[in-house]
Amino acid sequence: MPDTRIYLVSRSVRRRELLNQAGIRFELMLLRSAERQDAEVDESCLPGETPEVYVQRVARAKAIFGANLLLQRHLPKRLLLAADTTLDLDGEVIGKPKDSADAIAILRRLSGRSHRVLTAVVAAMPHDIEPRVKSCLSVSDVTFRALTEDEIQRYVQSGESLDKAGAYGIQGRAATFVESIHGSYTGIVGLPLCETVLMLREFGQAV
Ligand SMILES: Cc1cn([C@H]2C[C@H](O)[C@@H](COP(=O)(O)OP(=O)(O)OP(=O)(O)O)O2)c(=O)[nH]c1=O
Repeated sequence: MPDTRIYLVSRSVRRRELLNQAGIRFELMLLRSAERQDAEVDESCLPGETPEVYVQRVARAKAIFGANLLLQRHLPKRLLLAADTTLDLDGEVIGKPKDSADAIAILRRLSGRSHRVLTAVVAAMPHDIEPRVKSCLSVSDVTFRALTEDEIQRYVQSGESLDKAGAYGIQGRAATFVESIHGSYTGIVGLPLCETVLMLREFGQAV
């Protein structure tokens, strides 16, 4: 049976779980410790960059990083996938909180109003003579009910905030904050499965 796995360039547990949920077989591109230092993609927002431009740039940078690694290591020819998720609050990029105080400040701002969650996904076939790259952008509107100061504090203390864009995880306790969503639930969690499957099929992947 041919090996039809793709490479996932990600440390996100959520993205792994979502690929598993969709039955998409993959192998993680793991970094050796020596590579970790230059492995980090610069995730700071450039002056004047809109959330749309930002999230697509970072997802692309992750894919390029993975492609270089794949070629350097002479790994088998396979499709690779990378993604990035960010929040857009009135045009401002809201990424992962720096610390608990930052998480609290972000959640206070999200309380009682709507924001957008953007996830950019990039698929690439780096081995081709003309490397093929495809990308998609999932945009969802999320509305939070008004949160009390006490529940914001308790939520941040639970530890769920720190590794997530916008300081919350809709798949966790923060589900109780969400009044409505319009868009892609899996996109909000970190990998829009509908769009991802269609993109993989464009590469001829049997998913
Ligand atoms: C809004 C939201 C974000 N998130 C997560 C998805 C992403 O993993 C994270 C945003 O950070 P990202 O930089 O997109 O991803 P990452 O650093 O976790 O992983 P990678 O190695 O692929 O770069 O926030 C949720 O899990 N639930 C949510 O409801």
